[in-house]
Amino acid sequence: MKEAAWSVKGRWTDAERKVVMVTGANSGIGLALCTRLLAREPSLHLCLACRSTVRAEGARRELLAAHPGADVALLRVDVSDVESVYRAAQQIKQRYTRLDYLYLNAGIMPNPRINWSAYFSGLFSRNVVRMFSTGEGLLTQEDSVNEDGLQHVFTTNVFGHFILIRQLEDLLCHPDTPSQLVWTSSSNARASAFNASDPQHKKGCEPYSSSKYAVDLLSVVLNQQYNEKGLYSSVVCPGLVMTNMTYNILPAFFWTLILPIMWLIRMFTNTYTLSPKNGAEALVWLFGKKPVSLDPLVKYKSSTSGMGKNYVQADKMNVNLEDAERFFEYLIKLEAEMNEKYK
Ligand SMILES: NC(=O)C1=CN([C@@H]2O[C@H](COP(=O)(O)OP(=O)(O)OC[C@H]3O[C@@H](n4cnc5c(N)ncnc54)[C@H](OP(=O)(O)O)[C@@H]3O)[C@@H](O)[C@H]2O)C=CC1
Ligand SMILES: CC(C)=CCC[C@@H](C)[C@H]1CC[C@H]2C3=C(CC[C@]12C)[C@@]1(C)CCC(=O)[C@@H](C)[C@@H]1CC3
Repeated sequence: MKEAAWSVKGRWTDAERKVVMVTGANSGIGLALCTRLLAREPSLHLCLACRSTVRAEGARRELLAAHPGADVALLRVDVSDVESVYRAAQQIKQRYTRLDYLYLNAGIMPNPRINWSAYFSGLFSRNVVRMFSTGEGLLTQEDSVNEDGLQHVFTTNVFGHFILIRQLEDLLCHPDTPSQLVWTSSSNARASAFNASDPQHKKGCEPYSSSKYAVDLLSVVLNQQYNEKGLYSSVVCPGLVMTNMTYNILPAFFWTLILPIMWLIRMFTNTYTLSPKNGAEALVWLFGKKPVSLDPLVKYKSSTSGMGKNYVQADKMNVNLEDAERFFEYLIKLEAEMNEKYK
C-alpha cells in the first residue's frame, strides 16, 4: 500500500498486511467471504470492489460491526462496463503497490427461466443427481448488449474481470511473493454451452453456463501465461447457495417451501451448501494455500455434508485446451480494441 493514501494501522507493517480485493463483495458469497477472511486474518487490508457505493458502504458497516478494528476500503467498479474497469484500475494503481489476492466474484444470471419439461423428465432419469447438483439443462437466460456492443453476461462474468487483471499486472506479478486470482465459477459451467466461434454467447440461450465455462478456460490459460511471473489462478464452485441470484430464479416463498426437500437432497449431493457462509468455504480455503501446491486443472468445490459439515472437494475439470488458447487469443484481440477506445 502507498502510505500517503493509506495509514499503517498500529501493530502490522505494510509488508505483513495482505491486500485482498473482492469484486461483488456487497452481498451473498462475496460478503460472506469478506466476513470469514477478516475472522481468519484480522490484519488484512480488504478492498470491496462494488458497483453501488450505497450497497458497498452497507457491507462495510456490516463488516466493521463484526470486526471493529478491520481495515476495509471501498472501490467503485462496474465490471459490466469496460470504461468503469479502466477507471477503477487507475485508482487501484494509485492506492496500492501490490495485490496479494484478487477474488473475481461478481457475477450475474439475468432473467432466468426454468425449463420445467427438462426438470420433470430429468426427475425420472439416471441423471437426476447431476441435474440437481449442476442445474444442467434446467435454466435459460435472456442476455442483452452493453454500450460497447458486448454481451452483458460475458462482460460481467468474464471480460470485465479479464481487463481488470491485465490492467493490474504490475501489482499482481511479483515472482518472489506470488499473488492469487480466485474465480467464482460454477458447476453449471458446461463445455457444450460454450462455442469457441461465439465466445460471447450471442446466439445461445445459456449465457451463464457459457460464461462460467469461459472462466474455467481462462483460468487454465492464465496459469500457463503467468505462473512464471508469480501469478496463479484458481476456480471455485460455491455450490447452490441462497443469494439474490438464486432468489431471482424462483420467488422466495417457493424456496422456503422446498427448503426441507433441499436438506434432503443434501444427503445425496454435497453441493447444496445453501448459506453464503458455507458457499464461501472453498474461497476461504484457497486463501491459506500455497499457490504452487494447487492444480490448475481442478475446480475447488465448497461442499456441505448431510450433517452440515463443510469441506472442499477438488474435481478435475473437463476443459478443451485448444478452445482455451483460442479463447485467450480472442480476449487479447478484444482487449486491444478496448485499449484503443478507452486508454
Ligand atoms: N448462488 C449460487 O448458487 C451460485 C453463485 N455462483 C457465483 O457466485 C458469485 C456471487 O454470486 P452470489 O453471491 O450468489 O449472488 P449475489 O447476487 O448476491 O452477488 C453478486 C455480486 O456481484 C455483484 N455484481 C453484479 N454485477 C456487477 C457488476 N456489473 N459490477 C460489479 N459488481 C457486480 C453484485 O452487486 P449488486 O448488489 O450491485 O448487484 C453482488 O455484489 C457469482 O459469480 C455467481 O455466478 C456460482 C455458483 C452458485
Ligand atoms: C430443489 C428443487 C426441488 C427444485 C428447484 C429446481 C431448480 C430451480 C434448481 C435445481 C438445481 C439448481 C441449481 C441452480 C439454480 C436452481 C436449480 C436449477 C444453479 C444453476 C444456480 C447457479 C449455479 O451457479 C449452479 C451451481 C446452481 C446449480 C444447481
